[in-house]
Amino acid sequence: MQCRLYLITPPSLDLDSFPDLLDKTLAAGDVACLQLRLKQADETPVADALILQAAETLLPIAHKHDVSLLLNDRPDLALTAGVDGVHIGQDDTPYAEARQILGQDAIIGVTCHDSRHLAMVAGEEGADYVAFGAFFPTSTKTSSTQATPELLTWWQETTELPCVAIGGITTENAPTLVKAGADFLAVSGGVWGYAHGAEEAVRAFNTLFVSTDES
Ligand SMILES: Cc1ncc(COP(=O)(O)OP(=O)(O)O)c(N)n1
Ligand SMILES: Cc1nc(C(=O)O)sc1CCOP(=O)(O)O
Ligand SMILES: [Mg+2]
Repeated sequence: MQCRLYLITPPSLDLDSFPDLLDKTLAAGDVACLQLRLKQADETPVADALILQAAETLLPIAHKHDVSLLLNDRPDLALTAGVDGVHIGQDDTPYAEARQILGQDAIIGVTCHDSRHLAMVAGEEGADYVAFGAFFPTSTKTSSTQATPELLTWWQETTELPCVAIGGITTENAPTLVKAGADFLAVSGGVWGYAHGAEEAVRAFNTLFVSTDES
């Protein structure tokens, strides 16, 4: 399976201008899914109403481009917003409760940091993907763990369940993770902060997915 881009919104966004930017960015190339991840500057959650307003605004844009929309942290709000699923971390709603809230058809991903054990547990519980990170330095989140590409290769040799790599991923360092076996690369700053713009970032990631896959 060729690696695909998993896009994460900037931690804060302007709902007047961001929808148009998102529409153009998703039109630029293949994006598997978009995670709506709104955080205050200190990574605390933003108000529920703002999250729901953003989800309501971004959902039709994501689906226009056949992109699944996942909500970060909150399965309860994901249900209310009618999005495609949720991503939960080790300090968020437990997987079993998230699945009970959202049902079998929802996409539920779980943060597993650099832990083989956490990933095996998430997989056995029924998660749709596991996420390993952080692979590289990132200013988007204070990440306490450092994952290595060998973890991705081990996962590919162990199970069919998809794995997502996250943390400081750019078009420069992505090939290492693609070669190691990442099914998805979750990226925020590497797209929204790309020097030539987000649309060009999506094109560049998809070009490297093809070229790395063929090498
Ligand atoms: C795809 C993906 N992987 C990891 C995370 C981090 O989740 P979490 O540890 O819950 O931290 P916050 O994102 O909630 O700050 C993620 N969001 N997405
Ligand atoms: C949201 C998140 N989780 C991480 C983890 O290690 O679990 S790293 C991270 C930040 C991802 O944004 P960027 O692509 O800008 O580094
Ligand atoms: Mg979380």
